[in-house]
Amino acid sequence: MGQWERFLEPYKQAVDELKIKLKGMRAQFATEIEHAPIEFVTGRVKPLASIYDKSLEKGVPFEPGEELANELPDIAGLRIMCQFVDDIGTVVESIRQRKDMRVVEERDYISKVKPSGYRSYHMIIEYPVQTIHGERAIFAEIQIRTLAMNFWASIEHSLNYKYKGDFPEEIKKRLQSAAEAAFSLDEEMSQIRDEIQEAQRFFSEYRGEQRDDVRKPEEGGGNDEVFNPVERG
Ligand SMILES: Nc1nc2c(ncn2[C@@H]2O[C@H](COP(=O)(O)OP(=O)(O)OP(=O)(O)O)[C@@H](O)[C@H]2O)c(=O)[nH]1
Ligand SMILES: Nc1ncnc2c1ncn2[C@@H]1O[C@H](COP(=O)(O)OP(=O)(O)OP(=O)(O)O)[C@@H](O)[C@H]1O
Repeated sequence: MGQWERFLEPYKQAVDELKIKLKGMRAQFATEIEHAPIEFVTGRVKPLASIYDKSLEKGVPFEPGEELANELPDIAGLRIMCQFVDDIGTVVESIRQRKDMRVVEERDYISKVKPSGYRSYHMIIEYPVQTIHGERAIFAEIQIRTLAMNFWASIEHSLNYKYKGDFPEEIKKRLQSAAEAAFSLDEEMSQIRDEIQEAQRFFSEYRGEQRDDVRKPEEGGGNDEVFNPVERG
């Protein structure tokens, strides 16, 4: 086994384990609450070519070892996609509460959007991997974003590959405005959701009142004529 393969093996293991754990979190949310905050989860080990580019950018020697591991905390990367912006906070809080990983850094690129237009919530965690040589703590990056933020970031990422980060001014502006359009979509969807939830609350309260009124005749009050016209035929 080559030295890079040996160096990257625990990262691969961490990505596999974390994918299972975060998907487990998704399944648990889905059984316990009406609206599950996690839509889907992905993960990857940073490609070697990308590790190389990043090491040049950060001025770190391109050598497998501690210095590289500390300077590039996203060699193991997970991504959690949510339907609504509010879901992100729920997911972040669940990750903070976990006992099998330790959050070492958080970056909120949602309230502090990046100049490119990029939005996401980032967490760097320390995660213990069990190896045949004992326990090894490694860093992993978890990006949490909405589907709309992900749509924008995926397209911008592929265009970035073509332009190598050096976008013509016109394209830069259009990407920034596309990012704002994606965020408006998120805000509109959140508003629609809030209104639907409010309507649902109103109807369940109204039905509750109905039930109270239907019960009332047995208690000597109310008017079931209004609420049970069909039964009374
Ligand atoms: N598509 C896209 N992804 C981004 C952008 N900015 C950050 N990201 C993603 O977020 C990850 C981490 O970005 P940052 O938190 O800025 O970290 P960094 O690139 O190491 O930058 P520094 O720590 O500031 O040197 C990147 O590896 C990308 O996956 C962006 O403008 N567009
Ligand atoms: N935390 C993550 N979880 C899941 N996938 C990711 C994560 N970070 C990046 N990716 C994806 O992995 C692929 C390759 O990653 P790469 O490391 O080259 O991207 P990057 O992290 O966005 O780049 P950069 O090194 O410039 O910061 C891309 O499709 C990217 O979108």
